[in-house]
Amino acid sequence: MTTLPSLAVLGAGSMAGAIVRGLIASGVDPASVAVSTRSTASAEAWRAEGVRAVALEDDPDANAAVVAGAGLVLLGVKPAMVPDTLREVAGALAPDAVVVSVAAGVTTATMESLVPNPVIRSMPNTPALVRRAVTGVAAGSRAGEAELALARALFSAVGAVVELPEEQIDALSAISGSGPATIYFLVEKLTETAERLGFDHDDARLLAEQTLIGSAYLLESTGEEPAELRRRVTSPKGTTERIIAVLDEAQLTDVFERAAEAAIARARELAAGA
Ligand SMILES: NC(=O)C1=CN([C@@H]2O[C@H](COP(=O)(O)OP(=O)(O)OC[C@H]3O[C@@H](n4cnc5c(N)ncnc54)[C@H](OP(=O)(O)O)[C@@H]3O)[C@@H](O)[C@H]2O)C=CC1
Ligand SMILES: O=C(O)[C@@H]1CCC=N1
Repeated sequence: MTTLPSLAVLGAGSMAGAIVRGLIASGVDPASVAVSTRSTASAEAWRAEGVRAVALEDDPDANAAVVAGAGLVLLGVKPAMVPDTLREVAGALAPDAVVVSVAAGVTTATMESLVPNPVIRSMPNTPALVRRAVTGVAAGSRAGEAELALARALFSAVGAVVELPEEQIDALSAISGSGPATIYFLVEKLTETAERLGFDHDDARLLAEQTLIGSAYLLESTGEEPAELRRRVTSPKGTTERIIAVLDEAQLTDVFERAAEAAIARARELAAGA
């Protein structure tokens, strides 16, 4: 397995923070990671976990300070902040440091126009926190097999990795980057349904959440197709058959496709700096 070089993380919130915590859970030494944050409070929280952290509130050069000496730089700021953040660090990056962005929309071409380094665009998801992410990885024009291997090593420490051409990364983002939100939304809706059927909130949550978790474990542990596991629940002339018939009328694939197209359109807006 490729050993990770020293890691700098520019912006460590929900997404990059989940990756850092997942890496630490995988055995990475927190002291080998340096993060920058906007606020002092966030930097203090990281320091309490043993991570080196500098806040822009305390040091306006925090981003340049944390990339000094790093071999791998994870860019975890919001898409609109990527250009300014790269400009801030361009002069401080080691020439062979690999820059890996998690930002939605922002292209490798944009990043390559701002720093001379090899860049890789990725789209992870928040289950990285518990090392169960799935991450899409696309190489920029300066990134070769060695740089891709580094990105694979980074993300495979926190879950599964899919390599893909950059043209597909917005679509992957619509399915798996945003996917946890889709799944939690379904759990919320199933919980609300249970409440309408007379359960109090706690029981409604328990029914919805444990059904999701148990079903996910079953899917993983049996390796069966979801359609087969569904068939095993759906007794001929039984009750589930009626549920599936109603859900089928809702044309959920069309609904999910429309939702994904909306996300892809937004990614294109973000790419254009909107
Ligand atoms: N959330 C998700 O599920 C996913 C997000 N992404 C991508 O991850 C990126 C970050 O999103 P998310 O984690 O949700 O956002 P958050 O707001 O949770 O995190 C942003 C982080 O950036 C820090 N920050 C803000 N300004 C600066 C700056 N100028 N320099 C350095 N750090 C800064 C913030 O500091 P402070 O903590 O002090 O506020 C915070 O730690 C986005 O580009 C998004 O597209 C990709 C996949 C999934
Ligand atoms: O909502 C967003 O823009 C980011 C990218 C994928 C998940 N969260």
